[in-house]
Amino acid sequence: MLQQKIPATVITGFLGAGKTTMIRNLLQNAGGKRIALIINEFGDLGVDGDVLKGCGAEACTEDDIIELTNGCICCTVADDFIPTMSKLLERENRPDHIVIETSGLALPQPLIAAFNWPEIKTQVTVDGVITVVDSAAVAAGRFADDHDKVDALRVEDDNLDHESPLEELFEDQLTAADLIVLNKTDLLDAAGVLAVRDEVASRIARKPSMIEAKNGEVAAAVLLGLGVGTEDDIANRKSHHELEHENGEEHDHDEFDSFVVELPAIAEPAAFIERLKGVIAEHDVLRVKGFADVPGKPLRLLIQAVGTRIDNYFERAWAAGETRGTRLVVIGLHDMDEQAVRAAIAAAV
Ligand SMILES: Nc1nc2c(ncn2[C@@H]2O[C@H](COP(=O)(O)OP(=O)(O)OP(=O)(O)O)[C@@H](O)[C@H]2O)c(=O)[nH]1
Repeated sequence: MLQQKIPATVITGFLGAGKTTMIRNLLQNAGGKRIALIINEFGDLGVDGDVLKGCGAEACTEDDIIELTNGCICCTVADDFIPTMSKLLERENRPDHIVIETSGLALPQPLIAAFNWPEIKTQVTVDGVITVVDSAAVAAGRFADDHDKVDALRVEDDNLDHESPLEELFEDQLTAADLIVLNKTDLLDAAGVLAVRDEVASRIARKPSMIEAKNGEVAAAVLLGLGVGTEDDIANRKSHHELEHENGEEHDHDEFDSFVVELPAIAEPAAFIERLKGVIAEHDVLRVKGFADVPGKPLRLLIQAVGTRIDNYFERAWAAGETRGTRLVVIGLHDMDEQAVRAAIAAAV
């Protein structure tokens, strides 16, 4: 019997844009669809997986959530993604839809190209690529702020053929999009949102639709069912890297670095968060996420920093057999001084 191809939606966007938040909302409003979720995270604490498993949505049970943790999905397509998809497709109870969350540092292009591999192409099609944008970060010039610095470096170093790594990745993720979600509009006024729209549009030659959102609240019917078949159009969405290295050099993530900090219990979370903000600003840390043990509290404290904007809330009870502890993933550019950041965060406790 000829089976219909399963649609797969790829959700991408820079670190902290709101991908996990949007997917959580989607799972809770999936309208009876059974969704399998593949999550890829940079940094090895599995925070996104935890957040999504904890959402208890019927559309996607814990068994339907698969975490790919061996690095960014764009670099582990053959070793990780293809075998995972093959296994998923062999299941008796196949999902109605597959949702893939890339890491915030992943290039979507190699992942989408993988849908043209014979063993995948016959069974799955890319319903659409959705790129989530942190509108507040764009408005703050996060992806455009160091032209001068990069130009100066380029003069010094002939081998430097990149724009700023943030800017390049931001544009590559936009270039891959069938739909762009301008998220975090709650942090801007109407004129600010319009300016972000213009800025985003100016970064890409293609003109995918753009919608605005707060807390990733977008109807499932808008996100799922785009019906594009993006794998057939991937040649028109080349990344900077592909354009520069048509001879097929490997892409890597040398420009970014991540490490995990283990800390003692945090007795005064508010003061810790305030001091953490200072550390992030001083060392230009891009993203911090993880959880903290607050003495006397039955729940663990989730900490989410995107630049110096830090959210924290008591998320869930420590599970039976789980050791209480404080662990944070820190992500920054590769020239971030790891030892200094570790010391400063430890001193902030
Ligand atoms: N103010 C505001 N905060 C948001 C919005 N959407 C998400 N956030 C917060 O932004 C932080 C990052 O959100 P995530 O959904 O984890 O972002 P992500 O894109 O999955 O992050 P990575 O997986 O690290 O790339 C969290 O603290 C969210 O609560 C929004 O629309 N407005």
